[in-house]
Amino acid sequence: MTPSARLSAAIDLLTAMEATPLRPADALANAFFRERRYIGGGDRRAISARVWGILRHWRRLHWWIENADMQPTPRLLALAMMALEPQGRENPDDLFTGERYAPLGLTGPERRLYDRLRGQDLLHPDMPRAVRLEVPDWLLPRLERTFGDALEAELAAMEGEATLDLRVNLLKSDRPTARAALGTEGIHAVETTLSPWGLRVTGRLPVTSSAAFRSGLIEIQDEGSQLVVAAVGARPGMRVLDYCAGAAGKTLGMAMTMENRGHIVACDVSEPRLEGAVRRLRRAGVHNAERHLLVAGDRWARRRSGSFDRVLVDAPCTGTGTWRRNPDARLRLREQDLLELTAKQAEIIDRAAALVRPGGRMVYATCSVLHEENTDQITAFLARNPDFALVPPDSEHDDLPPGLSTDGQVSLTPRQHHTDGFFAAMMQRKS
Ligand SMILES: C[S@@+](CC[C@H](N)C(=O)[O-])C[C@H]1O[C@@H](n2cnc3c(N)ncnc32)[C@H](O)[C@@H]1O
Repeated sequence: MTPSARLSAAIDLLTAMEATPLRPADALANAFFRERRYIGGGDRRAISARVWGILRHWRRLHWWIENADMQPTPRLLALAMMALEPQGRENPDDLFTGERYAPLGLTGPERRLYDRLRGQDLLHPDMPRAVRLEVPDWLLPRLERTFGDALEAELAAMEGEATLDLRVNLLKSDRPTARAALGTEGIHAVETTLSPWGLRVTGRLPVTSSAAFRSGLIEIQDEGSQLVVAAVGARPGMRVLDYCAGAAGKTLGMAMTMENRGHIVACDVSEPRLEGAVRRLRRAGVHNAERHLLVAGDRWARRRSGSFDRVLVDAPCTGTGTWRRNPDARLRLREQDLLELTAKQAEIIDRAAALVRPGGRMVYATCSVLHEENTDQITAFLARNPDFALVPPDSEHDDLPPGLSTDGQVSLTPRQHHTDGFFAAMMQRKS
């Protein structure tokens, strides 16, 4: 594809995104490229990079365009990004050519917009704080409460690109061996500093087509997510429950620390998600896991009340900790979503708590940074359930690096830990 055809495709993709604002951008992009199989890998990456660059600065670009008394459109957003881009290497006249497969040439008002914006800093002192920080207005006070004076630095880190992390599957390999195996396939990685099983890939190579991945030596899993597994401390012979297992990302990690001994149950209310676990469990060589679909009035759960040594609640959440991966998620998030999610989290944690045996432990985790979903949720749970208490970490019961948790709670952020944003609270049932 020519550079202008790539630009044209990026504008088409942004138009498709605007038409379905509630659909996650990555799902939409996958569908967009599936319908256009003629777009090759390199072109796809270039188109996505442009679109994701625009999504990362969505509110700022809107502000600039509206400030020029124009109505933001995908075409204007692409043009404004070109003008405001710090490197500013593209000349719009080379791209908006009107030739075959290229966007139409610039109109007079568009050219004036470009000239007005060119060389300006993306951030303007007159921008409202929520625009400057690229967050919805309603969310700003909540983020201020979470991060206080560190808000701007934390959000800046959440604007960066996410790393590609792998968890080495100790059921089949060890860190040096898996790293060497990847190296022979040209995939270079360094050991993560916090997770004892992690590798961080340097570069963007297709890990999922490597032999190391296909044979189950590694799983793709953010280091923060690995640390949630570490917080559970599932050990060989235990009875372990992954209450919101999804496609078993953390079940796989816990089966690994259990050395495939004992029993682990992966539960979820979503059948398709649990279905997605089958292949992953097989590839990882996990033999001690069972899947269970939770349904209303679940008798299965009632019969197992008070019977698990470890229960992980990886609760559905706003995903504010994963904005590096999904910059569009911050734009889609509504206050109503947060209210519904916090109510659901409280219900789930209560249900899951009933399954913990006396003396057993429960870990509540989210990939959110908001206090409402994290510490507030735990404070309210402990007030409702005085038989539970937060427990400090100790190497006998978990695999966390020393000093990572405070009062039985771990809060990870991209700025401080170079992971996705994660929260985990470790609690013990007294009686
Ligand atoms: C954060 S995701 C889990 C991710 C998964 N643990 C992993 O590591 O890949 C939250 C999961 O909670 C599930 N969920 C939603 N409502 C639930 C409920 N009432 N009970 C149990 N699981 C629920 C969702 O289907 C979703 O798979």
